[in-house]
Amino acid sequence: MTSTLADMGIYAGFDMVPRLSKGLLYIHKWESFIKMIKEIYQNDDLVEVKPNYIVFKAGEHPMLPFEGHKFLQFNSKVSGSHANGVEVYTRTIAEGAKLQFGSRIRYWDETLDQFGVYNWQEVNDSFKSYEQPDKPDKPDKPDKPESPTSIAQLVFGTDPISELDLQLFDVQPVPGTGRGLVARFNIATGKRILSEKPLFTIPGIQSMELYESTVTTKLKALSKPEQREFLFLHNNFPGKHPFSGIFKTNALPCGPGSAISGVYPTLCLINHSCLANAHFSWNSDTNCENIHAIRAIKAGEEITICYMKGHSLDSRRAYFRESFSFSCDCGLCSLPPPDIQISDARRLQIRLLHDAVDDQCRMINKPADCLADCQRILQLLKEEYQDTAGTSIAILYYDAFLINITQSDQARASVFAERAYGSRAICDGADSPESRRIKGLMEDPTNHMNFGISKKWETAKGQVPMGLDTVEFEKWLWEGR
Ligand SMILES: C[S@@+](CC[C@H](N)C(=O)[O-])C[C@H]1O[C@@H](n2cnc3c(N)ncnc32)[C@H](O)[C@@H]1O
Repeated sequence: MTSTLADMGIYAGFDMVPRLSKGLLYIHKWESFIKMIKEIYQNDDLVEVKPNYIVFKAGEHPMLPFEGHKFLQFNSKVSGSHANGVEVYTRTIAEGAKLQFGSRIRYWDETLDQFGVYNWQEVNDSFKSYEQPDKPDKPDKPDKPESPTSIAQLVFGTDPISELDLQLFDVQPVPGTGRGLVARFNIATGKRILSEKPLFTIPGIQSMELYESTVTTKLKALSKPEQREFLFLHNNFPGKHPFSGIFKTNALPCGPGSAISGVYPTLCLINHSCLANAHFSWNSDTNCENIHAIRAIKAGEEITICYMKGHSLDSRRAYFRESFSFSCDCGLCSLPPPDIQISDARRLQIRLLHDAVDDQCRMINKPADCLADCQRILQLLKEEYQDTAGTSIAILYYDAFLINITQSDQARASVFAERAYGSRAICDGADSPESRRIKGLMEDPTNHMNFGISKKWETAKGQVPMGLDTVEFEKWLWEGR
């Protein structure tokens, strides 16, 4: 059994901060990590696979448990005669863990005055827990309440409802909007609520006559039940062109800015809110439109998406009148006029700051100004949207990644990429092509074409500092030059 940090000596190791939840995603990630470690050390006599953990017979015999949520720290005394190369194990394993878990892995080395974040008692208790595998949960155990303070838990925590594959919503009449989708259960942030293939798609069409005939042709090709599903959808434009009216009322673009749109039997029943609690995104790998919760949704609450992120109340009103024939009275649109003015001004400021950040020349020549703008946008997004900013946050973190990788700062770029990935996975799912692309950059930021344009802020990926508290870490990330 491994010694504890209470023993005398100089130690080095790495921590998992925060520790992993028991969610399926992290179970799979930890399993892949353990598999990789087993492969690396399969012919190493000093590495022994026990029933519940792997032990490295060097230094203090550090261990890796098979259940990732138990893992807090990998540590060993690196001084003394029996260290036996334990430092090399520690560094190699930390690198492998970083590949899977990014900046959650904090390497520390007491010879450099760096220390682990957990106290010896916590670490020692975690070591003891390795011996005993968890008992399976009793079937009658109630669901754990959600903790809104832990996004990671909300996104990746255990989820019995999804394991039973229950439908998360009911279709119900919603006052003032026709039908809508209402949550049957509490739904955690990042949860996939619905995934649907389109009944059919059509490209952007100019004239109404052509539009009507194209929709009619597609409709005729559907099965009878599918035709009924289409005809069951709402039509805000009855009259001469009934089928294209239904299409126009309900169609969603197949990806941001796509000229192709599709209609869906259930997804098209979701109403709009300017402060929506869910996000729609097209997955071009699966050819499905997905709906994810972008904040925790309570049972009984209506599930809403944002049809269009207008900059001002007037522009949103004009768009909804023109495109959908409705007037939005969501929480934002029904604010008193002085608050509307503040919201409009904030949205305008966000747009102007985004334009400034997107200026490539400025990104290269004035990176600190661009990063300060990003930090300001983040603050404005939080004020404007509270916890419903969704993809705007993912885009913002991605911009901050771009600024840093353009200056060859791999350390900060990898942290921003990790944040962009986390936000993107909440909105689009971890399986979306964009989430996977950003995850690749998080693992190796040098793969971005902007890497090396400037060397002004050059750092290595491993230079993310260890052992800082949140305030210090944010200061290092945004301003630490
Ligand atoms: C895609 S459908 C949504 C489902 C629709 N409620 C139904 O009953 O089939 C879009 C239409 O729903 C209504 N709607 C959606 N969001 C609304 C909102 N925030 N306020 C008022 N009506 C809304 C409008 O009639 C809009 O054209």
